[in-house]
Amino acid sequence: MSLLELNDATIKFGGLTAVNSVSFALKKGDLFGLIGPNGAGKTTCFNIITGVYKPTSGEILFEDRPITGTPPNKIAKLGIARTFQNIRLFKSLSVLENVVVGGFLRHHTGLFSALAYLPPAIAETNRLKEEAMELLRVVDLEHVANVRSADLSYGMQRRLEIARAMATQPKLLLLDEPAAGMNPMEKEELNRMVRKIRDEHNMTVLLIEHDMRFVMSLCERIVVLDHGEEIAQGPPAEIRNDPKVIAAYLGEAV
Ligand SMILES: Nc1ncnc2c1ncn2[C@@H]1O[C@H](COP(=O)(O)OP(=O)(O)OP(=O)(O)O)[C@@H](O)[C@H]1O
Repeated sequence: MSLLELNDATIKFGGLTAVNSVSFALKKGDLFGLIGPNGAGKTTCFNIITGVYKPTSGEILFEDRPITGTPPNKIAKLGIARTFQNIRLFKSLSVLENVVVGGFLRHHTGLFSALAYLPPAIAETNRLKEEAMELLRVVDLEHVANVRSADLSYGMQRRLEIARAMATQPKLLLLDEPAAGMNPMEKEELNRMVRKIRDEHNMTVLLIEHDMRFVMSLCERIVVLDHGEEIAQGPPAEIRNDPKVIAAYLGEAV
């Protein structure tokens, strides 16, 4: 059984076909990469999967059920969470609060009653805070839990976005360029974190990334897009030697 399946997913914006008949499938526990040059259609695929855009044609299945055209909030509840290419944190909230807000998405208590400290919300808020601290440990940010998120380094903000997405307890985590702006040491650390998220938190990961060393060392399968078309799919060893991929994207074998 596939966790996620795209079958001939296509989306057109006016005259531009941003994603053209793309098909791939993730099994539970996969670490799956989506790569390709700028404008290849990678983020648009994320937007189709998460319900931001409805594909012009084709089908998206999650746990074998069609989710094509389902609104983003419902898709989040089904168990798909994402981070964004441009970091979207609540800048004036603390690191811990950012993750707690993520947790509220899957709880009954309204965010308003929680922020207003209404009695039924207090117990739940405390529980969410504990869970959030656990997640901050996973991304190595527990020591800055009370710092304003805007004051974190870029690499730390990226890791915080991952923790916030994890707070919804998704089955599938979509990471849009998680290593962007990180130095080599931070990237190595991120590599270990993503593996841990898969191995210890049982999440399946689909990520977009331009850093080929990072993708090739982390992902077990990779799909390559170019101008909205899928040009290759396979394990890293095959992808890095695929002549079509080298011509379109890599320039030379990596
Ligand atoms: N809402 C939209 N309206 C019109 N065109 C769009 C829209 N969203 C994306 N596109 C176009 O679709 C194409 C694919 O864009 P997309 O952002 O998916 O590429 P990408 O592979 O993620 O690129 P990058 O690596 O630069 O982030 C681009 O030509 C882009 O301009």
